[in-house]
Formats: sequence, C-alpha cells, structure tokens
Amino acid sequence: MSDSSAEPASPSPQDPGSGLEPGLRADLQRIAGAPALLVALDFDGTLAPTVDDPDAARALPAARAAVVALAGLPATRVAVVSGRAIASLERVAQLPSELLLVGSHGAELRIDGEESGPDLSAEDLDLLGRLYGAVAGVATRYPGVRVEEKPAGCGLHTRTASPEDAAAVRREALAAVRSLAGGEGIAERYGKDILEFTVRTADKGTALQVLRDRTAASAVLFVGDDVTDEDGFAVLAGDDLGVKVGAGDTRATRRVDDPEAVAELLGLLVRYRERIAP
Ligand SMILES: O=P(O)(O)OC[C@H]1O[C@H](O[C@H]2O[C@H](CO)[C@@H](O)[C@H](O)[C@H]2O)[C@H](O)[C@@H](O)[C@@H]1O
Repeated sequence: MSDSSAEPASPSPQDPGSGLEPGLRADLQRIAGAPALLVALDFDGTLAPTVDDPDAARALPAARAAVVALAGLPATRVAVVSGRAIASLERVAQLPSELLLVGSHGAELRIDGEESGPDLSAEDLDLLGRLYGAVAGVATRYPGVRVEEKPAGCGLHTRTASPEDAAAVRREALAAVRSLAGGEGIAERYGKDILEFTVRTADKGTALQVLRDRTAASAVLFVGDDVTDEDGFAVLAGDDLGVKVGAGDTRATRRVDDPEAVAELLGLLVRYRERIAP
C-alpha cells in the first residue's frame, strides 16, 4: 500500500485536521494505510460532549458523519466501546446498524448481529436486584443524584449533586453495597462523576481484543476520555494508536483536548483513508 499524496508539513488553517498536532496527524496518516483497520471509539466524553443528563448525550454531528463515512469504507470497521448498556447507547447514539457495539464496559457485545452477555444466573439476578435497591435507597435522599440501571449493575451519578452530597452519597452507597453478602461478587468502578457497581466484571481491553480478533484488524485506533478507557489503551501494541481525550494520566500515546477535536481527528482519518485505503 502506498501513500501517493503525503500531507504538507504545515497545513493551512482551512485544511481539515489543521488544529491537530503534527505528530498525531502523522500517526493518523500511517494508520489510515492499515490493510484492515478497526476504529474503536468511546461514546461519552469522546463522540459526545459531557452533559448533566445521561439521556441527553448526543454525538457531535461532525463526529457522527465521520463515523458513518468510515463505516462505509473498504476494510474498515467501526466500533463504539461504551460503559453504557447497549440499549442506552442505541437510544442516544443512533448509529448505523453495521457498527460493532460494546456495552457495559465489555459485558455486552453486538458483533454483526450476534449478541452476547451478560449471562446472569438466578443468583446474579437476585444480587442485582438487591444491589439496585441498596443504591437507589441511598440515592433517593440526595438531591441531584441519579441511579442508572444497567444489565449487570447500576451507576450512581453525582454530576449534579453538590461536592459534599456527592462524597456522602458515594460513601453511603459503598457501605450499603458492601453489606450485601459482604460485598461478595460485586465490583466497584469509578468514572467521571459516576460510581458503578456490577455483578459481572468486564473491561474494555478484553472487549477490544475480541473485536480485533473478530474483525481480523491489522491495526486498531482507540479513542477514549475516561479512566475506564485505560484498559483499552493497555492492550494496544504494534501498529495500533491510542488517543486520550482531555486531561489526566494515560497510557495512550497521543492526546486531544475535547470531542470537537475528536470529530476533527475522525474527519481527517476519513480523508486519509479515502485516499490510501487498500
Ligand atoms: O464509556 P462511555 O461511553 O464513555 O460511558 C461512560 C459512562 O457514560 C455516561 O455517563 C457519563 O456521561 C454522562 C453524559 O454526558 C454524564 O452525565 C455522566 O456524568 C458521565 O459519567 C453513562 O451514563 C454511563 O452509563 C457510562 O458508564
């Protein structure tokens, strides 16, 4: 595969992707030439700006357009790899059906129409019911706190609570959950203004490896903003590329500021891959 039209070293401000740093543009140009490319994208904080109401989150139009364009290119698969339940992701993301979906941080997969997980036993379902009851029971006493039900757990949202209430509700919820069967079988996970409890452990790194195998990808681009995305960055190697959105420690090798820059990045990737795709 050859790149017949290398980018100028200094793009003009009108050029797509000109706001991205040169090292990132070079990496995008390189990965755009992969024989089989998997583009795996986190949703909240990456494709969609963060908002107070999780149900109101939407992908930026430019990001969504780039995702649709990428999914239509040869030898290119696009996955959304989210902490949301797949049902929630579908509701807010409204993405084309050919996309691969990972939900619940890897506990749910939808690959080419084939659904898997989470497979919960009767005991798991009983624990899940008691877990939700315990968390909702605590949350109801705090203004601005929401509880999001998920197939294998629930999320305690504190974005619109006062800092004092957020700390107190987290503390109480942790204590209530740990008192259920001694906390046995319940995993705790922190994200951006969310504390999640699950009766199934899963992570985005394991999910990315499944997607890599199933798509026979020769290179993976993974973009994410949250601590839970670090599991994804951790499994990248070789010709892969990881891009962290926003501040914070990361294992990704590149960084952009915000979802607007992600949209720019994806638009540039479309442009490069249209020119040099296999
Ligand atoms: O892995 P992601 O696709 O990034 O999902 C992570 C969590 O995203 C959602 O919560 C976050 O975004 C909300 C909307 O912007 C925001 O209000 C909240 O504070 C964030 O934590 C989603 O609701 C969760 O289920 C996901 O785990």
